[in-house]
Amino acid sequence: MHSKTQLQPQQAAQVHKFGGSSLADANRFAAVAKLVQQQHQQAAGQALWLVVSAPGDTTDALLNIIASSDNEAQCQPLRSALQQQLSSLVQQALSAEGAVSVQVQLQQWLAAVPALLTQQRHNEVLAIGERLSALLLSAVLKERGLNAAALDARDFLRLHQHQPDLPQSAALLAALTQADTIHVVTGFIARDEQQRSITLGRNGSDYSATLLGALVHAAEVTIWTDVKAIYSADPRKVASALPYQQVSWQQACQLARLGNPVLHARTLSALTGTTTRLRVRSSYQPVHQGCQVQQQVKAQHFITELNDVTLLTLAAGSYDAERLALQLQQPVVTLAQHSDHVIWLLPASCAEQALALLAAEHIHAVWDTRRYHALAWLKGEQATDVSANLLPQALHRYENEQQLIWLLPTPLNAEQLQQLHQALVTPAAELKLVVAGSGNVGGEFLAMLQHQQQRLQPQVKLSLAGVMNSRRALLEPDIAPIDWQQALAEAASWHSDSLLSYLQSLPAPKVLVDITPSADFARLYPQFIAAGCDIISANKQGVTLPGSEYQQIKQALADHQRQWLSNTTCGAGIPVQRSLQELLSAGDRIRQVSGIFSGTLSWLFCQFDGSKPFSDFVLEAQQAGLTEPDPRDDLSGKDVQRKLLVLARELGLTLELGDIALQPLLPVELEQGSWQQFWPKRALLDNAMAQLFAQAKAQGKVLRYVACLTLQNEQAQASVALQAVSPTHPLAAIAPCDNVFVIESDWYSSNPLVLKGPGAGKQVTAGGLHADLAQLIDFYFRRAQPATLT
Ligand SMILES: NC(=O)C1=CN([C@@H]2O[C@H](COP(=O)(O)OP(=O)(O)OC[C@H]3O[C@@H](n4cnc5c(N)ncnc54)[C@H](O)[C@@H]3O)[C@@H](O)[C@H]2O)C=CC1
Ligand SMILES: N[C@@H](CC=O)C(=O)O
Repeated sequence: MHSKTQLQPQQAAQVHKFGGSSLADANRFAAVAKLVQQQHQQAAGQALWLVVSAPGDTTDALLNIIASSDNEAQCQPLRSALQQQLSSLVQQALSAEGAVSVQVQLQQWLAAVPALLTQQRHNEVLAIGERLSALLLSAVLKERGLNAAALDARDFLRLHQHQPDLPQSAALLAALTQADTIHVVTGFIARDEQQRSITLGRNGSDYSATLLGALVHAAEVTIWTDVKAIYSADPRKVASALPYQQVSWQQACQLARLGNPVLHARTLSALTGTTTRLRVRSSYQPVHQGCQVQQQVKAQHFITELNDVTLLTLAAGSYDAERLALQLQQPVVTLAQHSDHVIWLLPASCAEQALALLAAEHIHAVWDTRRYHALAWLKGEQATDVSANLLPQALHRYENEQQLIWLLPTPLNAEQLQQLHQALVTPAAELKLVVAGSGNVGGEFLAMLQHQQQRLQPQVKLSLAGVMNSRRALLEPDIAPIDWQQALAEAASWHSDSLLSYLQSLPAPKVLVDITPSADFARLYPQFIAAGCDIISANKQGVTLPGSEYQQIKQALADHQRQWLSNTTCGAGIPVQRSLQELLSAGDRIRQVSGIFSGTLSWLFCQFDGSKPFSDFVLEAQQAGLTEPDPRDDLSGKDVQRKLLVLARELGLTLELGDIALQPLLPVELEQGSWQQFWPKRALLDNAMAQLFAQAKAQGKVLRYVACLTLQNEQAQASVALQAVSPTHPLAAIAPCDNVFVIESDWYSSNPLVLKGPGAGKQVTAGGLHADLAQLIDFYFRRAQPATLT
């Protein structure tokens, strides 16, 4: 079986496998065809091979037909139901013209079923599902202008004594391969040495795909499925399961040996020793790059379960566990290896078959007939020592360097599983924080951090792993929050490259908290995100960058599955963005958001009484920590303009700053130059403000700087401007520094939703940043690490 294969190596070939759930209905066929089209465009010059499973639950339906074949009264309705189902799939997936030949072929296959059942040729009946998928997908692709051809794997895939005969298969395949064609190959089916149709068992299509990958020397095999990654635990049971983007080949094999359904041992075995890469991706969320299984990747933590297992003990060296697993097509796991005996774990349902197979080889095995539930922890890097207290109900525990397996009397419930995951997969429950900007708000954020660390200690270790300002960066993994000032003053200057390589080196999860006012710094977000950081911003520059740059950040977040929280960029600690998000996600439609968005201007217009120059009040607002680093950002109205853009983007609008009409408070000639250059010219501002104040007062009104975003017929209108309002106006009665957000929506129409409170100041802003942090912590570490699972 090891002579040279005859197919010419196609180093650039790509194999894509689509399972039954990816081909469940006509819409899914269309989605897969679109994906293939994209792959075809991207993979210019590369041969594309597709491997398909039967559509949706067709194999189950065929199995039911086979099971009822002795009873025609039962079998016939099942056949006609399937006929109807598949026929309507073809009709919906193709044009009327294109469907004709596929329908004819389908009817022929189905018409042959009764005879095949009588002749006990069950595998040929089962093959109908995959044959239909291959034929139908190739027809759908042809309708999209692609050159595609269906290929029955039984015409080339040969198994000899249950093992693939690669040389013969390659020779047969070479003769069938057509140039410039997308081959759509049936998964799951092959032929044996007697030319009989055989099936490759559950998940056999994955195996077909990797065998094909080996035959065509593919650069990559992609298994398209319904999960976007390989998770640290079953995400249906453990909500906080981590989606891994890379898993080592060794751990993928280990998971497969333990019966984890994500990849089967045979699927992996076909590519062992080849250079072909393996990737798992979601056909439902193709935007995610999925998870790559590759050699040089660090070990991750996994929890996997194997229900209803039993133990066999036999003489050491008498038989090979992997061989038995292959014969049984079930996991057989070596739990303990002693000098004279070994203990194996296997599903209870196949213990008798295993004993029979061993007996046939004159091997005596002792069967512990008790049934257990096995729970395995595959150890990642920095695995913690686990005490026996963690799972006191365990009856046995087997541990080696790579894994720890407990045998339990009953399965853990969802909550216990979640707790175990919390304890083992994210054992340190540590979140690393790098804080950029240590001024007014940054300093307060750091001052609050120590208390937060203590408060959260039982749940999560919050480690300060960096503090920086515009000049220096203190980049150490565990900085005491009380010591940062002196250490930062003595730290080295920084450069974006050194910062990025430091961020890359930090273990995840990690968050970069941007409390700078810098647009240049915000432009580095895509790189921070690629380095694995989540982002929390008080800095409004990132959220208000020109649309194309803003989209780059969003794309990086999607690519790297990271989060960006920026609730303090509008309204400081007032949860205005969160409120809008909640309304939107609940299905409300926002019609208007308006109000007072500047704490500084709110404070100034409440305090300014004409008794002294306006600029004196500006200085007071600055000293109170309300203003932007350069208060002219507040006075010009630009800060409010930015905040309105923040909310517009929160609502999904693609506005730019320039789309928001702005009436500045500051005479434009004062906007240029530095604050120091402005200061001697402040009388210009003072005079303008004194005049506006006097005019408003004469009318019995007060000044308010008002932002307004209106959405009508999908059109947005946005403006920020000074208004003189009467004392009875809803925006008149405010405390100095208050922000007011008036939200009008379908649900809040006659009586709007109003959020009101201090909208600036170091304490509320730093508090708002800690609220964002709490949200992130909640996302990562939902529960406290238990000493014992309850
Ligand atoms: N003051 C407030 O009430 C609120 C402020 N904010 C925002 O918080 C941010 C910080 O405001 P403040 O603390 O008042 O400013 P600040 O001027 O007191 O402090 C800014 C800090 O950022 C550092 N910095 C500047 N450029 C940097 C760069 N490129 N890289 C690294 N560090 C850099 C400075 O050295 C300084 O440590 C601003 O973006 C502001 O808009 C947001 C909401 C409310
Ligand atoms: N300078 C800003 C601070 C908050 O964003 C304001 O006054 O509102």
